[in-house]
Formats: sequence, structure tokens, C-alpha cells
Amino acid sequence: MYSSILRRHSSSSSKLLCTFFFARPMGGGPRTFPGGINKWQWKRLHEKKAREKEKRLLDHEKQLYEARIRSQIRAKLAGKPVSEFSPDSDHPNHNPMSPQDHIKALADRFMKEGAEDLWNDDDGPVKSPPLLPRRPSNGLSRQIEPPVDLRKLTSHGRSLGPGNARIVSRALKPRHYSVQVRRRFRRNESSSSDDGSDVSSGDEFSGRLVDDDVELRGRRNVQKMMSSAALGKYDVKIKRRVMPKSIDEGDDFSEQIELIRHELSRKNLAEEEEKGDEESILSQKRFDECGVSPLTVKALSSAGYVQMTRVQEATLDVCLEGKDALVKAKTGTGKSAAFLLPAIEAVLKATSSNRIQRVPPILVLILCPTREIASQIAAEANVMLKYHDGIGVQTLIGGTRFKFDQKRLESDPCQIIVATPGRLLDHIENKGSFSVRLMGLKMLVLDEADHLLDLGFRKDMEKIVDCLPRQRQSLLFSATVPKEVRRISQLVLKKEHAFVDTVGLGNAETHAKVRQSYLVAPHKLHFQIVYHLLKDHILQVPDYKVIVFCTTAMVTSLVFLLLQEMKVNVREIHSRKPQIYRTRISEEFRESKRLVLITSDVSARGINYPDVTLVIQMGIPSDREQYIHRLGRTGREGKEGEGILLVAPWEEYFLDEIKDLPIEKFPLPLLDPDLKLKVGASMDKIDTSVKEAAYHAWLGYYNSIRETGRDKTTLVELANQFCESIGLQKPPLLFRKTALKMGLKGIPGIRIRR
Ligand SMILES: Nc1ncnc2c1ncn2[C@@H]1O[C@H](COP(=O)(O)OP(=O)(O)OP(=O)(O)O)[C@@H](O)[C@H]1O
Repeated sequence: MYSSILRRHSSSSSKLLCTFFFARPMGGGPRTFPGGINKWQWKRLHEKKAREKEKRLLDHEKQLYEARIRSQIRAKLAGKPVSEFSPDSDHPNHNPMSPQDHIKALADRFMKEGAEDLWNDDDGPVKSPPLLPRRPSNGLSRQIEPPVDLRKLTSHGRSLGPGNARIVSRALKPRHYSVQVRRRFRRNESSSSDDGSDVSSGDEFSGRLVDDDVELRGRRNVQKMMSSAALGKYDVKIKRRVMPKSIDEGDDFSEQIELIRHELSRKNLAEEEEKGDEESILSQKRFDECGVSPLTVKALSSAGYVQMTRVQEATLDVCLEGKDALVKAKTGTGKSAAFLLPAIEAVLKATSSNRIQRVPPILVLILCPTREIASQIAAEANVMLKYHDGIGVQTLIGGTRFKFDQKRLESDPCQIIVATPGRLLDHIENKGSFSVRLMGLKMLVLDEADHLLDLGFRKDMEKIVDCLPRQRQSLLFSATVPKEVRRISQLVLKKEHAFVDTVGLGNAETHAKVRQSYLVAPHKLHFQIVYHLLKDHILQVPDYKVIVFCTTAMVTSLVFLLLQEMKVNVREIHSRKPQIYRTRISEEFRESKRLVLITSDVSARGINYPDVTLVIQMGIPSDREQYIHRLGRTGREGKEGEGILLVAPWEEYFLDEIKDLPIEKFPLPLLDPDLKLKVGASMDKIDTSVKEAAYHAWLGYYNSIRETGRDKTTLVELANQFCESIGLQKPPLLFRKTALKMGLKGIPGIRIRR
């Protein structure tokens, strides 16, 4: 209604204005115009006509342009100079052209300005066979595509858009593309291409700084270059490239073929080398070239570290510049040193300004999800600080005496703190002076960042971040960065942070050198299968070192006792063990060989046990990320490893979450008939209280997983199957309160304690 009133008002006011205008001649132009229209209507009419004329001209020009391009292609096909042809030449000569000219014609066509508009689906950018096959076929048409000439064609100094680049040939090596754009194309092409040689020269593993903005621009570019206007039927099809027999006569191609062969084998070799390089975690850069303190370099080299790993190389510059960063790199690739190096530099920088303060500030705070990781990082920091007098590192972790922490903080006020969130909060909330010291913080690091930003830690994290100064640098590191975490990371990071992804979108987050498989078997066979797998592995790998992950602490304890009973050389680590015990076992396992560690998820992330040969996961992990981190305990530092996931048939749904990873289904092994009796006899020796605790924990674990916890009746049935498999006659009693909390009260099969 408002708009119609407005319209009416404006038309009446313009009428008024016109009357005003034409009532009094203003000296320019007639009052009335042909057809009795007024000046404004006349003006609008002419503007419209001018626009239409302009459009017609443009259309005409476009047609001419297309015709010109077509005729040029015909001309090149005919092997005549372009100038000889006019767009409407009546007798286009389709003489066969030389192979070089043929390719040059193609390349030229796509290098013309606006050529992206000439490409359409008929040209088959993705589906068409690559111009340079790995092995040249016998057909001459394929053999005569010397990459040397193609490179010559690009040296015209013309800028190729990525869209063109994928078409012209990978042999063109468009070095001026940004890494992320090239990667995108390689990924797109990888499924259809058996070549991919050029694009893979973009280091798959090497650091990729993906500024969000740049990423977006890259994507827009791609879209632009994928324009779909067409050359239609005039386009040069691959079929036409077949060399007519006549051209063979008198021409000796043997030299050229030899050249191509040589070129291809050189390329294949380079590819192999690159592949080998990709699997190595080390980069070409040395620590003494990277601008960190010589004392740190000295400490690193005395610990045997000379070259940086790829993640270290990719992140160091960004971190040293003081930018916030979110870093994703595969497990076991040296992320700890990647954040410790800039952390030490931050301390050096802050202490060089040398303001003597009564209470020295904490300059770097490193947060980790488990005590083991915190201790490990502090140990690594101490190695790097070997020659830095006056710089210290301390841990604040649960499981130790709070008072003891306080005494250490007072007697040795160090600049770097490595902490678990819970204990850190205790200090923040209980000791005012600690919060004051935190106000000088320069750098916050979150190791295993996705886990720390997970629901379990989120509240603590929010409280901690609230107590920190806003003017600080924040670094987030993890091997897995789910989309949701990227969003939540804004809680800690500045908006304009860098995202350094050394894995690369679409690439597996696991190591190629780690063989992954899964077995599906009913619960009652799980213990027998695990024993069989261990025995088999121990026979095959003399220096074996195996980690078996269990779903919960109490199930871990049960599996440990069972395997110990069966004379396997085992140790256990889980959250129900005292910290001092955990630390001792952790150190023992780190140093040793020929040992099996049975553990819960406390060892899933961040812990560096060198040379683990096999990781077995009994039952599904809580999510995809946890699977990757557990598996990441093997195949560290670019070494080989193996991972086996053992699931019950109803857990198979989880495989969907990891279907993009290179995991294969293995058939069930042939189990020794005596094994059932052996397992049964050993199980009988285990205390019932351990089994009952395992049942409760099992129920709690699967109840907490969205997919399995939904259908309570099925869950309880499955729990009772587990119960049978561990040799319990009846499902253990549950406290009413617990059953209520878990939503299991009244579910058939649940027994409530009276
Ligand atoms: N520059 C280097 N040269 C040689 N070895 C290195 C280098 N940097 C780190 N390492 C070693 O690589 C191993 C793995 O390092 P680290 O534990 O930091 O990996 P990570 O990426 O943090 O793994 P996770 O994701 O499991 O936490 C360690 O043994 C570490 O000492």
C-alpha cells in the first residue's frame, strides 16, 4: 500500500514539475515533442533506444568474435597462417597439421584472453584423457606430444587461469598459482587422471597457509574459469588429432619418441622421489636457518634434531610473526616442537625488554587434555631450554598435590606453564597471585585443540580464557580439526587468524605407511581374537610393541588381567590408576620393546611412544577423531605401522564415519579350538567385582554414544551379551539412581539394587 501511495505521489509530483517546466520556457528545447509526449518521456524513449542499440552491437561483436575464433581453429587445422583466413572463407582447407602445431593450436586457443568462455562440457575437461599419458601407446597421435614444446608454448608470458591450466596440460607447470588453488585442482583430477605429474609437484604434505580470504578468492576464481560458453561443434576433438598415415612417410619420429620416453621416465622418477618425500616428515630446512635463538638450535642439535619437520617449517614463520594460528598436521609429525619453538622465542622477546617485576609473569601457557601429554611437553621444552639460563617450565596437572604445585610456583617462578585445564582452574580460583601472573601472558597454546574445545572441556576453557589478557597470541594444534571446532576456535583465536593445514583438504588424515583393517565378530569372540592377533604379531615382529585400546578404564582393567593371566607381557594405563603408577608405566613403555600396553583413551592422543608396531582398537572409539588419534600412536615420525579395529556386528555403523580412510575389511582369523577353553579358564580366575565394574562401565560408555544410546532396550540386550562374554551368569545390579540417570529404569534386562 505504501509503495502504491508513493508511486502515485511521485507521478503526480513529476506531472507538477513538468507543468512548471513547460509553462515557462527555459531557453533550451521545444515544449512538446513528436507524438505529443513531454521532454522527460522523450528522453527516456531515447535512452531506451540507445541501450537496445548498444546491446545489438555487443551481440554482433560477440558473434564476430566467435566466428573469428572458429576460423582461426580451422586455419590452424589446415596448417595455414591465420591471416589467410577470413571468418567467412568458403573453402576452409582441412589439411593435416603438424603435431606441434596441433598442440600449439590447442594451447593457444586456451591462452587467449577470455578463452575460459570457450570451454564447455563437450570439451571434456575432466573426463578427457590426459594429453600426456604415463606410457605412450603405439598410436602416433599420443606419442607426439612432447612436453618440451608445451613448455615453450607457455613461455609467452601469458597468464593462465587455473581453469585453463587444467585443460592445456599438467605439463605446462603453471608455477604462479597459489598452492591451495593447485591443490584443489589436483584433488579434482586425481580420480580421473593417471598422470597428475605436474600438480603433484605442489608438495602434498608441505605447509599450506590457508588464509580464509585467499581460500575464498581461489574458489571464486575456479568458478569464474569454469564458465560454460562454448565453441560448440567447431571445437577440436581428440579424434581429429589422429595422424593420417601419409604424414609418416618421410618423417622420422624416432628421435622425438625417444625424447618423449626420456622425458616421461624423468617425470616418473621425479614423481617417485616426491612420493617418497611426502611420506617423510622432515623438510629440507634446518633449524639454524629458521631464525630461532642459536641457543635453542644448539640444544636441538645436541638432542639430534637438525632438520625441521614439515609442520615445523610450515608454521614457524606465522607463529614468529605473532599471528594467531590454527594448525592441523598428522599425528607424530612434530607438532609439539612446532609450538615450543615460537613459545621460547616469545619468552626471549618478552624478557629482553627486561623490566624487573616483583612477581614475574607467566609468559606462555600451554594447555593439554591429559597429564601424560603435559609431562611429555614439559620434558621436550626442557630439552630445548638446555642452554637458556633463566627460562623455566613447570607442569600443573591433576593427580599431584596442589600444595606442592604452589610451593614450586613460589620458589621457582618460571615463564612457561604446561597444564591440564582442571588443575589450572584450581590455581586460578584459589590463588589470586597466580591470576595476576597470568595477566602478563604473551602466548596461549592449545595442544589437541579440538579435544580441549570439546564439550567435556568447554566450560573450563571458557573460564580460563576469561582470565587471560586479550592482547596475546593464541596457537591451536591438532591432528584433527572437525568443522565445528573451527567455528568454536573463535573462542580463543582472533578473527584474522591463519589456518595452516599440512594434511590438505580431501587427503587422509592418517599415514599412508600405516596399514589399516577391521574385523567384525560377535562379542563372545573378541577376547579370543585379540589374543590370536597378539600371538600372531609377536611371532611375526620380534621387536613388537603393541597398544590395545579399550572402551573404558574398567574394561581396560579386565582385558589387562585376562591377558596377564594368559601369559602375555602386558601393562595397563587408565584413569583409575594413580598418577605415579601411570607415569611409571608410561615411561617403561616408552623405553621398552616386546611389550603390550592395554589402555583406555588416556593414551589416545598426543602421547609419543616411539616404534609402536601395532594398535588394536577393541570396540568402536567415541568418534572418528578418536579413531585417528588412537591409530596415530603407531607409524610416528614417518615410520611404518599397523592398525586393527575390532567391532561387533552392531557396531559396524561406525565404519561409515571412517569410510574415506584407507581401511580394509579382514576376514576372521581361524581360531584355535583350544583358545575358547583357554580364554574361559583365564576369565574364570578374574575377580567378579572387576567384571561387574566392566559391565557398568560398558553400559555407561555405549549409553553415552548417540547412535547406540538411543534404543535403550537393544542397548541393555547387547550389554547382557557382553556380560555373558566375560563369564557373568547374570547382569550385575545397578543403583536405582544410576539407572535413572542413564534412562534405563524399567528397561527389561536391567536389574536394580534393592
Ligand atoms: N625436527 C625433528 N626432527 C626429528 N624428530 C623430531 C623433530 N621434531 C619432532 N620430532 C620427533 O617426532 C616425534 C613426534 O613428535 P610429537 O610428539 O611432537 O608429534 P605430534 O605431531 O605432536 O603427535 P600427536 O598428534 O600424536 O600429538 C617425537 O619423537 C619427536 O621427538
